[in-house]
Amino acid sequence: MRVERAINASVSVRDLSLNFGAVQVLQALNLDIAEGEFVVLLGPSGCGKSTLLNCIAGLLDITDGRIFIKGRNVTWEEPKDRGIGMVFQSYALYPQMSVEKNLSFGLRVARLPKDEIAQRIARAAEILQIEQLLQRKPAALSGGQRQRVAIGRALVRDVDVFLFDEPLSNLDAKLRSELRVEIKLLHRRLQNTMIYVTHDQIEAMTLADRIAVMRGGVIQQFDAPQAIYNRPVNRFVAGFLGSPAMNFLEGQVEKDGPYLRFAADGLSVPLSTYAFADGAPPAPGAAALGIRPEHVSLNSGDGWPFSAQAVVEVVEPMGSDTLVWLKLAGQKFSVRMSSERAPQAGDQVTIGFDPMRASLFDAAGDRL
Ligand SMILES: Nc1ncnc2c1ncn2[C@@H]1O[C@H](COP(=O)(O)OP(=O)(O)OP(=O)(O)O)[C@@H](O)[C@H]1O
Repeated sequence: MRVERAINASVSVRDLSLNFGAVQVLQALNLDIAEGEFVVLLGPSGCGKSTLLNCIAGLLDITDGRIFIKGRNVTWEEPKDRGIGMVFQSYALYPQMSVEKNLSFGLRVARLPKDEIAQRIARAAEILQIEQLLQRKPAALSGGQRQRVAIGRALVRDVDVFLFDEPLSNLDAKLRSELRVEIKLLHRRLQNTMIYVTHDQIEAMTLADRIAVMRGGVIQQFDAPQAIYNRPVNRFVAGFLGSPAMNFLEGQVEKDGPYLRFAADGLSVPLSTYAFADGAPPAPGAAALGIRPEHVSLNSGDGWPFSAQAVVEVVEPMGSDTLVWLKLAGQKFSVRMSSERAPQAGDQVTIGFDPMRASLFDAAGDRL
């Protein structure tokens, strides 16, 4: 028998397609995840993230393609034989069993020796700080504690790869941020490969070594959080990451002698040709200039490669920061700034930004 191996990857997905009847949910998808990497699958509801995770877990029969875990073709293997542990949003604990029994259930089924089971439970309980809860039933636990037990159940199985499907989305905001930090610490301690599904961009940015941004069953960009934030490949990715969302000014790229500029209704932004060093400068035509609200300065003096006058329409205090809304070239535009220096509605202000920090997208929405 020929053994197919994917090189140097902990999890490899090759040309994966999955249809539900006539609906194509995943289309010839490829993904290579390195050993020990924390990868987040991020995207809007219905984009296929959970479906992809379930395919890797073996919970769905795929339509086409192959899946490798630790170099082994597991495409047609049972979930239990794949070396994965899965944590769901809904905890999926046995309500009639104590925490200890919940943790040991799979190990008892697999007929592991008693002392080995006890050791593994003790270690997981210590890591997750649930030692005092081992004799309780799930009904007597808080949501956060239940999710710890659910993570513990994956932990005791000593798996190669952890799969998380929106594990924190049933918890309140405070608990969510606490457990987020704990999952990060858990990854640092265990150094296992982890694949984590969420639609929460903060979770994605804070947890991931790399984020795969998905839309309509297709991975749009797979890169480090900062790279996705700074150099989004298209308008969808640019708009999905960052809060508040990136500003998009509709206009066109024009020639200005030997230079290029972005023009929109009385506005002219010089475009440095350095920015296009990795490709040819764009041809003149319809385009959108994307600039993040936090990369715009307000009333902070001269010296900006681009500056313009505007009148403040709405001011939204957000605590330490304030969001200022105004119109630029007749289009909605937001600036995020320190609350101490925030203007008031009706004030005339000067905004400035460095076009090198902006992103330029063509009419199809792709990055130029
Ligand atoms: N059993 C099924 N039969 C038919 N269509 C399905 C089935 N399961 C999922 N789908 C469809 O597949 C698409 C992807 O679903 P999936 O659950 O993977 O999305 P998701 O990105 O995880 O979204 P969410 O964040 O809402 O869970 C959706 O359009 C969904 O309606």
